[in-house]
Amino acid sequence: MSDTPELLPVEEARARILELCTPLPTEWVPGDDALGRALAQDVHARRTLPPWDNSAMDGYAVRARDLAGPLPVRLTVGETVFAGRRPTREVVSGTCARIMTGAPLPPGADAVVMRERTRTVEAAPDAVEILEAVGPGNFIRPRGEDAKEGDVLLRRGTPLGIPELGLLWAQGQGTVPVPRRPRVAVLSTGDELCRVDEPPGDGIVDINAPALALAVRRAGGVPTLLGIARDTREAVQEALARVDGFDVVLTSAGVSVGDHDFVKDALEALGVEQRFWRVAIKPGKPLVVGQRGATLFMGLPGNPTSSLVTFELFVRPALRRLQGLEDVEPARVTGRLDGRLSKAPGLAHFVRVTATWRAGELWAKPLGTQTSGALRSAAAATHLLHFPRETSSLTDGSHVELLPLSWVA
Ligand SMILES: Nc1nc2c(c(=O)[nH]1)N[C@H]1C(S)=C(S)[C@@H](COP(=O)(O)OP(=O)(O)OC[C@H]3O[C@@H](n4cnc5c(N)ncnc54)[C@H](O)[C@@H]3O)O[C@H]1N2
Ligand code: MOO
Ligand SMILES: [Mg+2]
Repeated sequence: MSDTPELLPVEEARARILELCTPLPTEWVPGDDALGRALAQDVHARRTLPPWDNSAMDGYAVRARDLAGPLPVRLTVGETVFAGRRPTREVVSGTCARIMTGAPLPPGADAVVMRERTRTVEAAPDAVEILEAVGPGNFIRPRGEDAKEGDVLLRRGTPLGIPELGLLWAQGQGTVPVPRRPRVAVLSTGDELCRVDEPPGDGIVDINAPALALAVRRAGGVPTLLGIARDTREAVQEALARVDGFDVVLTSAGVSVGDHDFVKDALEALGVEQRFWRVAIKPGKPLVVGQRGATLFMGLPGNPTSSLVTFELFVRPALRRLQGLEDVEPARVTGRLDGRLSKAPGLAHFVRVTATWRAGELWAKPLGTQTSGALRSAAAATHLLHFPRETSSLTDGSHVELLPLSWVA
């Protein structure tokens, strides 16, 4: 039995957050700004592609029946057809056309023989000897094999990778309908914090806001830094009152049970409905999530690694869902533990590891200091190892679930 039964399991916390996220309104953007985003509507083919039967090889366009007799077969070469030109003559029995890759197939021809399977004839410069028999359709790319006008080419929700954009460009479609990018406000809280361009004295440099802003951008959102709010109820409330027009508001720190942890109070005072507080994970336990109108508020814990890990586990999936992507769960791969781990039951741990391939398996080695304030192990990590909530030890070589990190270079 867990000693912390009131804490939400990580999967349930993520599911509750995703329930609050629906795709944002559609905008039309140039293809290169659509990379990694999801299509907001089905796209139908406007063109049949390829537009005509064409050659897949440099060679000779032939009538397959002409090659039925003993080899080699000598054929008279009519014309040469290049990509970008149209054939002008029919290929009749006993003749062929030289043809280049991508050139339209001349009428009468029903197959292509690649050049390497032919031989020129010195005594007969207008002829070619075909060295192999081929069937109809050989090395022909038929009209419409990639798209037929009216086909659903790509469905709504499809993530736009590079070939997907190629498909759209091939259709002559230069702009693409996608949900607009989420606008994300990022606020740091804490009396001890200063900006990186200020002399720190014995203060702490605000890492979270600039780091979260980069993570937001990498996840497809548009970050706006709201600066640093001091640790008073009024200051936090005042900073959070300026968030009209944002889809998501991220704060860091001030969400635990300390005397100066005011984020939850400030959210309540501003009419934000709290959806949950505290998840059964380490790092990242004190995460608080709320909603007001269409704006999602996520109060991340102050420790820099906790804020980055909660970003990976909860914020990134939310930002991706707002962008219309359907498959937003963090990626997972199976690996083997290189070493041993133990902990008390009650919290799932997300352990910073470096994972490397050895003998066909991904071996995960836990990094040094794993406290939530330590960033060096976050910097060296390639994956988070999921050490399940109720498990208290993992032996050397155990099969483990690994989450590839989006923050690695
Ligand atoms: N009695 C308890 N104490 C704590 C608990 C608990 O359950 N009971 N939870 C611990 C956990 S877990 C975490 S995580 C932290 C979360 O604390 P807060 O979110 O309230 O954050 P702060 O207390 O304000 O700061 C924590 C730590 O992080 C540093 N920090 C904050 N903001 C930044 C920033 N922008 N850049 C760099 N570093 C930052 C801050 O200086 C503190 O060192 O609470 C535990 N306590
Ligand atoms: O959850 Mo806290 O992030 O463990 O230190
Ligand atoms: Mg605190």
